[in-house]
Amino acid sequence: MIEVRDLTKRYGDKLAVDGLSFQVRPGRITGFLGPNGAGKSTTMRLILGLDAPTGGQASVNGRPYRLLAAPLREAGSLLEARAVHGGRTAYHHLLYLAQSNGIDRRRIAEVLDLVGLAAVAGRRAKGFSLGMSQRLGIAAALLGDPGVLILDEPVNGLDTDGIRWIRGLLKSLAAQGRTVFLSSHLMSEMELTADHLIVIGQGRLIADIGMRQFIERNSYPFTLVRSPQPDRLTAVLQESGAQVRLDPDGALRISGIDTAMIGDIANAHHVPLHELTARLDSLEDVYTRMTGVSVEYRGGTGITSAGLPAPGNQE
Ligand SMILES: Nc1ncnc2c1ncn2[C@@H]1O[C@H](COP(=O)(O)OP(=O)(O)OP(=O)(O)O)[C@@H](O)[C@H]1O
Repeated sequence: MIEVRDLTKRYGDKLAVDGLSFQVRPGRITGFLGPNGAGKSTTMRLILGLDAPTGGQASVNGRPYRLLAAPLREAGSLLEARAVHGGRTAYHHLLYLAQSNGIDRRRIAEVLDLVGLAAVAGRRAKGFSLGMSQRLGIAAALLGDPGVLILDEPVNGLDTDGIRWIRGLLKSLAAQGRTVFLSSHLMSEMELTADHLIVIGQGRLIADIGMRQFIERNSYPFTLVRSPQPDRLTAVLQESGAQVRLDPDGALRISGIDTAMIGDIANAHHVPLHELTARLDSLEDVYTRMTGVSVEYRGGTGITSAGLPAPGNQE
């Protein structure tokens, strides 16, 4: 469990983190979202004791990180994958970390195997691709078999296989009851990976909410329809008050009337349908609207974690 209470960090006259409070709970993947410069990395660094807060507290398993007796056994982290001593081999990088944290060296082979680097354990890290460096960073994070994982942009620069691999790994770690906290700018990936979201803007909390709830509450629902007679269908639906938009691939996006009614109208007019699907916005659509609002938030529109704006009130 990670807990952040009234956390504040000021750099000169820049308030990077501004009175932030939230908890990251075990057994699920919590995504940490916010535009560039929102304060995500700073928050993660404060949780990991790499920087001192100007105010407030951050704790891991109930204690500030720097007071944990065996930090790598409680919380593993990946902040910058390239922050590895390039002259060391993958094995020696992990050996150094294991020895300085009292971790049995037999664990090194286990984590190298887990991240798929066993075959290159003897190679120097400076020759590693970005994907291999990310895997080594994850091996280091898992070395102490910690209950808490804090990962800043773990899929940054990875190819599709690497992204899918991390997704599967994080899901299995959360299913084992671990606390997984990760940031990413890849919304489609976050939508597939995270169960819960913490969204910040300009150092302040915008939302602390389940993924499904976040999308459902803030979506503009629509129905996707395909028909071999799109013009006729458009005409009869518009007569019933629907708004119809043609997608580039020929599908119709229909809002203003519900999915069952669309089916009934098409049937009544003998217009064949090849697809009829109720849809919600993607996380990216919702997030883009939300963080657009976060700029206004500073001007006092009053959006809080407790009261997310209804879609109709956001524009
Ligand atoms: N060491 C520092 N000294 C001065 N300002 C800093 C420092 N670290 C971060 N900042 C500033 O604090 C703000 C928050 O930065 P931070 O890197 O935490 O944001 P972020 O949400 O992680 O952004 P990104 O998505 O771009 O990584 C930014 O305005 C940044 O310029």
